Amino acid sequence: MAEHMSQSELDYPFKLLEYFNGFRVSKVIFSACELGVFDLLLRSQEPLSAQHVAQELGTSLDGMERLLDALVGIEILEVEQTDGTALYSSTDVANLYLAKGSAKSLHDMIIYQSQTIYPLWNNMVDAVREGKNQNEKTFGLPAEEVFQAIYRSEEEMLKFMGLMNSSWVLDGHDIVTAFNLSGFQNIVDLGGCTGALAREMAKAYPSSTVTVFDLQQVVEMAQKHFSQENDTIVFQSGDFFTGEIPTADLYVLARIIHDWPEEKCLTLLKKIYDMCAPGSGVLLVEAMLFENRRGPVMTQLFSLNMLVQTEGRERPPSKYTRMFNKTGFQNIQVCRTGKSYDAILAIR
Ligand SMILES: C[S@@+](CC[C@H](N)C(=O)[O-])C[C@H]1O[C@@H](n2cnc3c(N)ncnc32)[C@H](O)[C@@H]1O
Repeated sequence: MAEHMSQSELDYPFKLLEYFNGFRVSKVIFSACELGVFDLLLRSQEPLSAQHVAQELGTSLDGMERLLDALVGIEILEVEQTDGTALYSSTDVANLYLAKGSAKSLHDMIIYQSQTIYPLWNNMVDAVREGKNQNEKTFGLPAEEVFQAIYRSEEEMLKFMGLMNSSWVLDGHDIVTAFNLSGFQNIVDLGGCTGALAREMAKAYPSSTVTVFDLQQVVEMAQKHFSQENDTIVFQSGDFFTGEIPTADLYVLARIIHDWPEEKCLTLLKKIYDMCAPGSGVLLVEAMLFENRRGPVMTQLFSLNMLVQTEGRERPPSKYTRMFNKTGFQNIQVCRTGKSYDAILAIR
């Protein structure tokens, strides 16, 4: 066994220790985000001392100094020494992605990961042992009611919607242009949540009508908290399992199939197939595993996330293709974007 290890690995497990520290690195960024460090540094326009930051944010000086130093260590902040005082400022990455107000802010993604995903992952051992989500142990809610757990309060619903919204800041344009969808006039985003991907779709295909379909309470929250000036998308509420779905010539299923076990996915795809005229179809968007399941690592980790929180999993393209074939779709194209999410276009 040891013959496969380099001398430096035999001497010291650098890589393992780096992995062990991964959670600490995440928590450093998450904590700084929750405390408002990045927003304060962006607002201030000039480097600030730890004392100034601690005072503004109401924290201990000692704790803040250690946090700021760790952020410098992982190259999220910069520091300069002036008259013996360390002055901290943000890097461009922190200003662009970690401050709340930036157009590309991942703040909502971080808050959800820190406050909801993290407690769930504390029960990963049980999730792996039992092969099921840990909503009951973590939040006291039944494992089979996935969205009842996710939407267990208005505050949680808003946080989840913020998470969903922020992903498409990064990947939305690549997804909606993965295929030329300009021939589809009536697009319905099933489980479209806040409408973030639908807005990207409407921007890329201005002559198409784009509708977001989601549960009634989600639609209400989306309209209240996420609507934008000059919105061209429309919202419609309903339940895609128990109710009717609107007619469309393109249905978008973004991060829907990965929430559910195969039988439920097949039921939904069959329902969509029955609504499709020849030439109509589905744009399926998911983080897709390699066919041999040996990566991408991020998708392997997402799949564990699906285990601990939902009834679903991440899959390689062939699994989706098989589900499409089983429900009648024949013409199927796969597009790997090279980013977190990939797309499949299936036409009836
Ligand atoms: C993982 S989120 C994906 C949201 C969005 N498509 C995206 O990628 O950002 C799943 C979405 O499906 C919606 N959903 C869950 N069950 C549903 C149902 N039975 N009918 C309609 N929408 C549902 C949820 O409210 C949520 O918005």
